[in-house]
Amino acid sequence: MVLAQLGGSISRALQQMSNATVIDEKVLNECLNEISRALLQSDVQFKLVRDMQSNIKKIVNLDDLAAGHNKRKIIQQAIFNELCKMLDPGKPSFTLKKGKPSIVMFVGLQGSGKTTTCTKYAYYHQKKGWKPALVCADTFRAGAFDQLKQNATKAKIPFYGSYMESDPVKIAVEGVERFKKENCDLIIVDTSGRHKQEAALFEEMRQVSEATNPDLVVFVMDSSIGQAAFDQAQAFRQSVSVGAVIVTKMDGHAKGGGALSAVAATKSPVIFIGTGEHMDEFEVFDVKPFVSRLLGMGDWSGFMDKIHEVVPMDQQPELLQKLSEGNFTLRIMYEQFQNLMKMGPIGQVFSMLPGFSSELMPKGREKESQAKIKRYMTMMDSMTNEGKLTLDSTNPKLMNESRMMRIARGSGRPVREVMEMMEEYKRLAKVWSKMKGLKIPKKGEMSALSRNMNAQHMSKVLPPQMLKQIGGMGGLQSLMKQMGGNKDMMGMFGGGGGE
Ligand SMILES: Nc1nc2c(ncn2[C@@H]2O[C@H](COP(=O)(O)OP(=O)(O)OP(=O)(O)O)[C@@H](O)[C@H]2O)c(=O)[nH]1
Repeated sequence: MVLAQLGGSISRALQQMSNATVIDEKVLNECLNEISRALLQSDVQFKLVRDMQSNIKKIVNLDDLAAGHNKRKIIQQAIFNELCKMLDPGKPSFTLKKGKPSIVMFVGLQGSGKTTTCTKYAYYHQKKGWKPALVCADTFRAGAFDQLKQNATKAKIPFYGSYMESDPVKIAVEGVERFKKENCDLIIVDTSGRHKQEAALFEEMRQVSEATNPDLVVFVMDSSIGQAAFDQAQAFRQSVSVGAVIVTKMDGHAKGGGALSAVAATKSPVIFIGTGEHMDEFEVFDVKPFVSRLLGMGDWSGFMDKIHEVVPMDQQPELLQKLSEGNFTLRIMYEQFQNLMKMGPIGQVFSMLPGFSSELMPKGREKESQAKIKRYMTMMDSMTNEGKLTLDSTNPKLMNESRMMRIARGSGRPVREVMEMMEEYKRLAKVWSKMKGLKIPKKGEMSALSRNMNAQHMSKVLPPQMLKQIGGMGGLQSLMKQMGGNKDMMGMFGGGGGE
């Protein structure tokens, strides 16, 4: 997905800015222009980009910043906040309640992935203990009912539809009534899509909505919609009261920035993203970790949770221990590659690791990245002949030219690739060095910790030098307040940007 490239461009702009010895108006403007260009190229609406740029300029008044303030941090924080603001309409979507029937209606253009998304949404909730049901009120596309029926059967979800009836309103009402009687607590109504926005589609949608009185209307949007997203989303919102957005095909090569615009147009939050054709390729969308990952800052709390899934139980304490000692060796990199390769689709986990995000594993290019990692591992395999020292050292200088040539020969890869791998290692080691001093939460405490994070908790796990950097407990408290004081904060400390 190209949003990952957007993340890469933004991270690079921030990095270039932090490389400047003095951050003045010119440097800030260059950085903001670079970021704006990247956003526009990703199809974010022009007005939104312009507003964001002027907002940042208003917040970051360089003249007012007292000497000694970390300007780069302030600018990075402002960009983070603005991107979050763009994606956060400021109100949560309707919350479903288990045991109480909720009706959720799905709308969107034809081919946006509406029908697939209805099933994914039902399946997601079914796994969480809901009793969902699907109603096919799409009488426009021949085959729509068959598709829904097939998906629903696969996921063992009850469904309702008709081959004969041509009135979508009638089907929707009958389906909703039936499933209410059957005590389903999540009744999902799939509506017709059309090739383009047209009056008949909106009228039909309005009628289905009026007749079923949904608790939530979800607008499904294909991430490749581009600059048209804003107008399209707005048109839907003017006909029915859209309360949430789901962006599909985020795994493809679409630019994805249109999604950011759609949020602004509907003033509704993105609640999930579709990341593939399969039922479980569906992720809950959280603004702060998403932006954090986009900016290459990592999603530390998500990572802590993921460590449980990715790293075998018996290796977890050892890994955290090593990281807390600041020993990021080639062997650790190798072992983590090994663990991640076992996972199957690994891009998701990668993007949570601070520093790993867009550069090593761009989304949508997982296959290539996976091949690259395999090559790195082959090269590291041939290092065993170099003695334990090389793999377990934290000193990259040990890897001199003749060693690199031997490794290249031994693994049958060009020297250029060995050098590339060492660069990757150095980059990661730099990012991970910030974990030095990390206090390791006791077994079982980790998830609870990342869920109930407050300044007290966080000060306990943060490495002391990191805590010092943000101004001790006082600084941490005010930063958390500013950020809404939740777990997503941890993403901010993943680093990536360099100091
Ligand atoms: N790669 C990828 N494909 C998806 C995703 N979501 C849906 N699709 C595919 O997109 C195509 C269209 O999806 P549908 O669910 O049929 O689209 P629809 O919007 O219901 O279409 P209508 O019923 O005609 O309105 C199908 O081939 C889906 O498998 C996704 O997140 N990623």
